[in-house]
Amino acid sequence: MWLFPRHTGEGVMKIRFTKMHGLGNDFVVLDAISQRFVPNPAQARYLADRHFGVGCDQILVVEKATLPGIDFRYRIFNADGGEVEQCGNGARCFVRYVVDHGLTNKREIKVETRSGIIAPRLEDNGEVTVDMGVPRFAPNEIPFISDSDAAVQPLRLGAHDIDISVVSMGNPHAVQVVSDVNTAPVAVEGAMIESHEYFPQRVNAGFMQVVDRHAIRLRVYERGAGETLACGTGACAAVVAGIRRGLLDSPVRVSMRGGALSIAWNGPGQPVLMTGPATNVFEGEIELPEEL
Ligand SMILES: N[C@H](CCC[C@H](N)C(=O)O)C(=O)O
Repeated sequence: MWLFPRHTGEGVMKIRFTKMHGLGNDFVVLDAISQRFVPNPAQARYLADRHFGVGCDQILVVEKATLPGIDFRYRIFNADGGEVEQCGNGARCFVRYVVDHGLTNKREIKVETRSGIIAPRLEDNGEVTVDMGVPRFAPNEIPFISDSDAAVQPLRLGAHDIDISVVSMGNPHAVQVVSDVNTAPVAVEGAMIESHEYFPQRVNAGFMQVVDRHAIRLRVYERGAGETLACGTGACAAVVAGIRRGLLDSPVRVSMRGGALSIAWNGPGQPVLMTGPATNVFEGEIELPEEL
């Protein structure tokens, strides 16, 4: 049944949505298969606004796949309206959404994203495991203005240098090691790193505290959203960075302010596996101004 956005005549569209979160990283999920609506940047910002809209870190759009043998396409928009390549917490919510809404009878699906195919699987215990693909380090694949793909590189930040590990999980991450995530300058340095000139597409900034060789604490200042309570691709990038630095051994428990993920990576050329929860919050309908 085709449900188009209902134009009520008073200059608004009624849009159905589902609110979900992955460890407090929260999403507005839109089913663009049954409701022909994909937000433009201004509409995305409106939906994400925590005062005038629904409020979320990212908007996830469910679409039919365009490639053979693939089940769905998954588009991700940050709260600032920008469309991005990947979202780990969103991938877990994605598979829960399509299963709960009867869009598939599978428990493991293949999903087309801007950065390639991922394979989320809904486990019997309700958690979700996602093959997040192979991490990439070449500067042109991040993109990062550098002539090195070394595990650690200096980055000039104001008057001092910090040491970062640059990793792409389809989306760009710059991860640094700190002694205590609770006192790390996430708000100030996160914003400076996010918009650093050496990251032409901007970047997600991770702050990782090593607890032991199988456990870290992590905070992430996300590109286009600011600090979130959890970041799935950020957890993947931090574990990959820590293993490349010789500080961690797979698997690693990543504790973030919204909760913990289990991340496994067996080394270069291998995919990163992420396991964690996906939570429904509520279903709703919003009146979206048509003129946005
Ligand atoms: N802010 C990210 C997208 C969302 C990633 C995050 N929410 C996750 O769970 O991976 C970016 O601009 O690349």
